[in-house]
Parts: sequence; structure tokens; C-alpha cells
Amino acid sequence: MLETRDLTIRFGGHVAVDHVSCAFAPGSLTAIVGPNGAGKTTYFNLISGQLPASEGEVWLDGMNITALPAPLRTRRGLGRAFQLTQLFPSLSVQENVRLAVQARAGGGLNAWAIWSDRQDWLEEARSILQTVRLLEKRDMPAASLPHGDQRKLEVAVLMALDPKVYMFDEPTAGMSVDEVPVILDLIRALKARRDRCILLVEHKMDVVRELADRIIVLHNGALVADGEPATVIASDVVQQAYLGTAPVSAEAA
Ligand SMILES: Nc1ncnc2c1ncn2[C@@H]1O[C@H](COP(=O)(O)OP(=O)(O)OP(=O)(O)O)[C@@H](O)[C@H]1O
Repeated sequence: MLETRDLTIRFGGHVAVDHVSCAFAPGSLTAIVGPNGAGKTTYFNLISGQLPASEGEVWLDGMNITALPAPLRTRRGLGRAFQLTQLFPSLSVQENVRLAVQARAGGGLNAWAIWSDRQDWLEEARSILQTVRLLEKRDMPAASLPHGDQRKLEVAVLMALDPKVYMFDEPTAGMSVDEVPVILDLIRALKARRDRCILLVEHKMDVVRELADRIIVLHNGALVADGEPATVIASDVVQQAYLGTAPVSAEAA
């Protein structure tokens, strides 16, 4: 479904993502792990089109999308949790989700379209808000939400768009302890559908261990391990380069 081929980006002389070739199948959740600065977010930015590749390609459903700008990649089914600045901060929480439902259903993004006869879109938006426990805040302007709720709204909008590929970059970062299970349950439910490709950048290894079907490890921009979670976590390269539980080589030190 999604594939990167020799995907690379250089910032000046620094290679932040270094010839990463990897294919992601539908129905699987792949966790992308690695130390700070390993290139995980930059890899996401290259896949979603927020950054242009210096070299290499991104393929989605058999199509080379490397030259497509981010919004066109979104339209083709590549979904990344949007930041509030990419939503409509002054519109209500519910309007943001309803507009995403409308966009997916082919109604475009015209907030002023007559939609009173599309009660189904509104109901779907409310159902998603219920899932992420934001229903009672549906009339608040999106920008006025506390940080944890903003992150939940980002996920709600992504669910409303229901892309083929879901990309989560530390989805629970900055959330309070009681908010974290809501997001994890939602990712679990998505995974259980077995028809979506899910990529997850996550530092918390307990979360990775529980959710991932597969782990890939980036280190200095390069893919250094790829496989089934238990094997990857136990591998020397992860123990040394990431978890630090084995003697660190002189080079890494
Ligand atoms: N726009 C940019 N310009 C210059 N350097 C950048 C840019 N974006 C990222 N980098 C560099 O690329 C490297 C990879 O950064 P990236 O944020 O992708 O790492 P990460 O694995 O996501 O780290 P973290 O776990 O801390 O979020 C870092 O050295 C970072 O400083």
C-alpha cells in the first residue's frame, strides 16, 4: 500500500533520513522507533509531503506520489494527525469534525454549504466526538481547547477523514494520564479493523510492545532494524543504539 524507496533528505551536509526503503501493508501497525534526532519525524514529513525529498520516492497504492504536495497526498488517502493550525481554530470542535466528514463524503470544505439535510454527517461527527470523549466540548472554539483536548481533536479529524494510511506522531504526548487510554483504545480499534495501514512514532516502549505488529528502527537517519517486535527489541542494534541496556560501542559513545 505505502512504500518508500531510498527516501533521503539532507539539510546542508546533514543526512536526516538516509536511503530508507520500506513497505507498509494494509492491516498492520508499524511502530517507528529510534533515539532523539534519529529522523522519525522527518521521515513522516517526507511521506506526508511536508518536506521535499532530496532523493528517493514515496509510493501509495502503486502510484509514485513523490512530486505531489501534501494536500493531494491527503486526498489520495495518506492521513496524518493535523495540527490545530491546519484545522479551523475559530470554528467549533464539532464543525471541524463535521467538515472533515463532509470532505471525505465528497462535499468539499465549504463551511457555508447547506447541510441541514445532511443530518448523517452531523451524527457521524458527534459519534466520533463521543469516541474521543469530546462531545461535551463540541460547541467550544477549537483554539480554546486545552492541549490534551486539541490532540484528541486532531485524531478526531483524522478519523473523520478515514484515510487508508494513518500516521500518528507521538499521539499521546502532552496528554494527562486519564486521556492516554482514550487514544490508545482508538488506535487499537483502528488496528482491529485490519483494513488500514497504521504508522506510529512512539517513544513509550510499553505502548509499542503492545500495539505494534512490526517495529522499524531509525538511527542517524538510516533504517537499522526491521521485524517482529520481540525480535527487534531484543536485537543488539536496538539494545545498544536505543535502549542503552547493552554496552554502548566506542563509536556511539
Ligand atoms: N527543517 C530542518 N532543518 C534542519 N535540520 C532538521 C530539520 N528538521 C529536522 N532536522 C534535523 O534532522 C534530524 C532528525 O530530526 P527528527 O526530528 O526527524 O528526529 P526524531 O527522530 O523525530 O527525534 P525526536 O524523537 O526527538 O522527535 C535532527 O538532527 C534534526 O535536527
